[in-house]
Amino acid sequence: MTADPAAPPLAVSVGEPAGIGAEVVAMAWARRAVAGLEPFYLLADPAFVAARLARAGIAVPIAVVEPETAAAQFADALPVVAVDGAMGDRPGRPDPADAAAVIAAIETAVAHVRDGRAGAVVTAPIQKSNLYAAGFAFPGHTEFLGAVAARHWPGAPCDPVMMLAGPELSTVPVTVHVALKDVPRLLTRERIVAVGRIVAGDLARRFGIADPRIAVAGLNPHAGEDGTMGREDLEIVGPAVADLKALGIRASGPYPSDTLFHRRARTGYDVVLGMYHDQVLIPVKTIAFDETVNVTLGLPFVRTSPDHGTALDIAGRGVADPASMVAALALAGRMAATGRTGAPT
Ligand SMILES: NC(=O)C1=CN([C@@H]2O[C@H](COP(=O)(O)OP(=O)(O)OC[C@H]3O[C@@H](n4cnc5c(N)ncnc54)[C@H](O)[C@@H]3O)[C@@H](O)[C@H]2O)C=CC1
Ligand SMILES: NCC(=O)COP(=O)(O)O
Repeated sequence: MTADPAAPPLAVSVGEPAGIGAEVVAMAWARRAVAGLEPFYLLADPAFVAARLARAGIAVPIAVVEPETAAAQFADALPVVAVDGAMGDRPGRPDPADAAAVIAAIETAVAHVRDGRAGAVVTAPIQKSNLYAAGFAFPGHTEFLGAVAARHWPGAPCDPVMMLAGPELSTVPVTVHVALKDVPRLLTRERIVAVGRIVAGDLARRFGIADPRIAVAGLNPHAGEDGTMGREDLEIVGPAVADLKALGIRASGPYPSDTLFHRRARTGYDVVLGMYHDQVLIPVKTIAFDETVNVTLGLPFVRTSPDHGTALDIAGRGVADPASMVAALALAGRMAATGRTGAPT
């Protein structure tokens, strides 16, 4: 893809300072030419970024900039835009004291898109438990971004839906960061239909898949085996699939999920709608952990993220694989370009 020189850069929030976020962003910058990445800047505490890269032995120069000058610096240095608040360089040891700056980085990225200073948001992983300890009231980025978007784009549809997009498999969990025991209670016909509609609309609008085939996974073993192994597939999932079909959406199912992800089955659909997190995140991460991207559908702006988490166990050593961050930056760049031109690239 040829970068549009007039396009605003991508805004990247640094995520959990105790994790690998700053490292994989810097390593992605080092691959900018070979990966054909659009210009981006990192939202973080610059002192923290400098300390972490030095500690990790990552020889990437940084330039502290404003968003407006990031693209001009991008060829020579990793542009860093300072956020309010300090971040500590404590690899593997999250501290709630960093939470305010971590959240500020995410909020600032969205504000920059709203103001036209950035073209899309890319987020490095957050340590959810650490933010919860500091009072963060959202399960993760996905829901938080929905709330921030509703504030910045009043009246616009803001119903965030998580999709894991990989080279061979893309999946969407209908319920996300909830305990397994709560899934049956939270799974409603209406929510499955709402998610299916957003997926169909955004795959067409943002990914150029005009009439996407949506395979819907059942909740229970063997999709309930005619109601003998749980009634949710008969009473909730099946009727939701019927509703989606009635809306003209190419949905099918519910399918037993144990046979939905093998190579031959994957040729039969564009995306799987699953009923809970692990049902659909395990297969995508198993097939392509290093290339899969977490993309939020249903928002008035583009947001992508690597599929992995904070990897506290390897932070500070410069050994993390930046491939998923590279893929997230590349996808955000393509999606932002689609938004500008109306044509998938
Ligand atoms: N978008 C986000 O903000 C996400 C945040 N998380 C959060 O991350 C934290 C840790 O989650 P975990 O389940 O432990 O998953 P994780 O992905 O952080 O780590 C799982 C294993 O994969 C390895 N790993 C992860 N990314 C790697 C990379 N780029 N290169 C090499 N090895 C890598 C780690 O070292 C670890 O052994 C949790 O707080 C979780 O909520 C998890 C996924 C996404
Ligand atoms: N398991 C996916 C994940 O944790 C990403 O969540 P989010 O922070 O992107 O909402």
